[in-house]
Amino acid sequence: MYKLSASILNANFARLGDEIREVEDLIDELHLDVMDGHYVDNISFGLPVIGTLRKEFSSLVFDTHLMISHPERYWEEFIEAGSDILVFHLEATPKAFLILQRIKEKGRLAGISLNPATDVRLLEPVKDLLDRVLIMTVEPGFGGQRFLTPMLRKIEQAREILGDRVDIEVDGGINPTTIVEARSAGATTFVVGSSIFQSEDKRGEILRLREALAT
Ligand SMILES: O=C(CO)[C@@H](O)[C@H](O)COP(=O)(O)O
Ligand SMILES: [Fe+2]
Repeated sequence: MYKLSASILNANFARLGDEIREVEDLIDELHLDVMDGHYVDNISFGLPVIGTLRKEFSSLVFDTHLMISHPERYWEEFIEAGSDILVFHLEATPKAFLILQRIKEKGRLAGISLNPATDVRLLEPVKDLLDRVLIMTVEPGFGGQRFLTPMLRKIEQAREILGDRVDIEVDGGINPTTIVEARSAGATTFVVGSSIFQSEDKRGEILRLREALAT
């Protein structure tokens, strides 16, 4: 029932395929952080990288996290590149309702992400269209930041508003300690970046995360 979504943002891009292959059988999803240098102060990677990875890893679930302005212009290309789940930021568009509808018409899972300062009650009007909500537990833009503990209350509020149907994903600063806190607050999908890809023992770290979830 709990899912681990491994973020490649802090992986070694010079050997990205090998890094993913090393953990492929132990993860539930691959988390792809797309940053445009406008919505967030960082530029990561985009369509060609996701399209190329899709050809190489045909059976992995691709969880694409769009940290870009104007997701209403680009969402379809990210579906065509191979995203199974497409999450965009509510703060980045006035057309969230429409984008969610369109993603779902394409038969993919749709989600909205919220920055730490964004009120979770803003989800109310679109809640019936949501498969997933991504609660940022750091400011979006960079991997390797510390988990913001006040977000635990926000996860609880999201669960109160959304009920049990919607998957609540947490993203930022997740490690074997914070994963337990986020789970207790109601999260069901856990993005883990540096804790896995900066580790000397990636597979061991995933097992530690799973053990923590089982406690
Ligand atoms: O979306 C983001 C950052 O904006 C994340 O997906 C991070 O890449 C997660 O990395 P760690 O905090 O686990 O290092
Ligand atoms: Fe992310």
